[in-house]
Amino acid sequence: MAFIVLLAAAAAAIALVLHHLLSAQKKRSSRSAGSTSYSLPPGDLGVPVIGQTFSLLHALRSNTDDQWFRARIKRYGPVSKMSVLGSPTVLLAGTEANHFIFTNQGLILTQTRALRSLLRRSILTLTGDDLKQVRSALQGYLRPEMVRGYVGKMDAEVRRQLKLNWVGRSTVNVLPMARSLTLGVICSVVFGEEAAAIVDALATDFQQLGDAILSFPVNIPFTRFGKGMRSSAKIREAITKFARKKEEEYSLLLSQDEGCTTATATATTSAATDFVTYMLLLRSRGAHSLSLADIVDNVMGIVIGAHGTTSTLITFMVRHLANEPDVLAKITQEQDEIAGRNGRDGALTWEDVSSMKYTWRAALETLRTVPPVFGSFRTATKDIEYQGYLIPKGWKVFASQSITHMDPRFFAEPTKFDPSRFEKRSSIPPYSFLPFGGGPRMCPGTEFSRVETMVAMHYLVTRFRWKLRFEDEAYNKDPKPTPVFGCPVELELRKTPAI
Ligand code: HEM
Repeated sequence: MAFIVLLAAAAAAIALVLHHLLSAQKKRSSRSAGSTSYSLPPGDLGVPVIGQTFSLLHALRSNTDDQWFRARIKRYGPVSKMSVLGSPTVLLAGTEANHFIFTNQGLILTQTRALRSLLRRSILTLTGDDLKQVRSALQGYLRPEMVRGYVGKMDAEVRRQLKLNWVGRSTVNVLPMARSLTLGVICSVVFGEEAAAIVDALATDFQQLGDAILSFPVNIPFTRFGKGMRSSAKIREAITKFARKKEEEYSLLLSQDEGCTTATATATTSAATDFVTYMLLLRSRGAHSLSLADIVDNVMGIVIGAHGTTSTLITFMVRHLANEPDVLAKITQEQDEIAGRNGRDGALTWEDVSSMKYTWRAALETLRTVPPVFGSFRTATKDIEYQGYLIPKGWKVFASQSITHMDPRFFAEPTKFDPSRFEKRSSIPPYSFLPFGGGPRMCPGTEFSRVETMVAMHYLVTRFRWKLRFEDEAYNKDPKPTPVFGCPVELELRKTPAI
């Protein structure tokens, strides 16, 4: 009896919530943005709360998201409404839409609840003045002149990784090895000399944290989110210890360097400076007011932003080159010339990386065909009119990169892998190619990832040859493109290396 009463009460509560949601939806269906009245875009919001979430997640997991988006665009046009992850969302398509989503001031970057819990106050979750301070500091740390100074560290770390995980093996699973490589590279820069110890202790935790970003945010042990939260706590603890040590060293430096004239002045321009010291230095100059805990969260944000994305690029580049012998031959020629100049033991220089023009075009073509970040979400902070439709305050806006990347109007024969498309960057229409996003939240790590990828590809191409174990290995989006078996390859040392 009690059970029936409970069931009836639950049914009544659900009916009430549905009624509330539907009437709120109705109220919003026509509202004003400014002085004019606009109606909501066409489309359907599906079942309240759930909407199209499962259908889209299924499309991502089966790598059919591009078809999924195109089907909606065909049915409803380039501006349509749907509901995902519990939020009414406007799906936008086209270059104008990309421009709108990346530059409109009424839209702010949206992160999942899981990410906000995992990374707390990192650049990925901040807004307003805090964001401005962190972005400007990070852009300084990743500016091209600084990245130029990181080439030596990247070179040493890539060689160390190849010796550890590639040399002497007849098969290699590329994805986990690329993840290990990119984690090693970013940590060698942000932690300096102490990177190896941190990477060894935390590699699995960084992976678990990254895996939890799109998970359901209920903190139960053994779920993705539960594991991610435990890893996040462990990483935060280790980085806090590192940061406290750097704070002590920095106070000592300040006390010996009255007026901050000599040693501290060079630290903002030195590639040897770890990220924590760099942030402490900026704070002492009044450039930001972040606490040590905030700095730690931002170290975590950079590592997460850097390694999953670049490892996806390297993995898919290796995969493409296995299927594209002509492209591989041209890259080999370019890289052999550089290797010939340096000799077997000479490290790569900034000038070497700058001369890898064709290899970088092949990387851009990889980013076009398999963008590591599948799309961008924003939230409307006020009612906004777009192309005659209303986007109500609080709604999400979403654009997928593949919509323009695979549109034959912008890229002829879009399924063909053709690095020559990027010979003349000016021929690519603005806002059609956006693997690094755009506008004020554009990826600050673009240059870093370019140099890192070029260094990694140099050593792979000049030293090894590989064959895919599964020619057409499927991949899903989780949310990053992930080959289902990790992209295993049969590996051999090159028979006729340039050096
Ligand atoms: C191939 C490599 C990479 C790709 C494809 C990529 C892509 C992106 C994209 C698309 C965004 C913007 C998302 C949006 O606006 O919705 C972004 C943001 C970001 N990326 Fe990257 N990224 C890469 C490498 C890196 C690296 C190497 C770093 C750091 C060294 C980095 C750090 C960040 C950070 C901190 C943000 C957040 C910026 C903000 O919220 O203002 N990324 N990335």
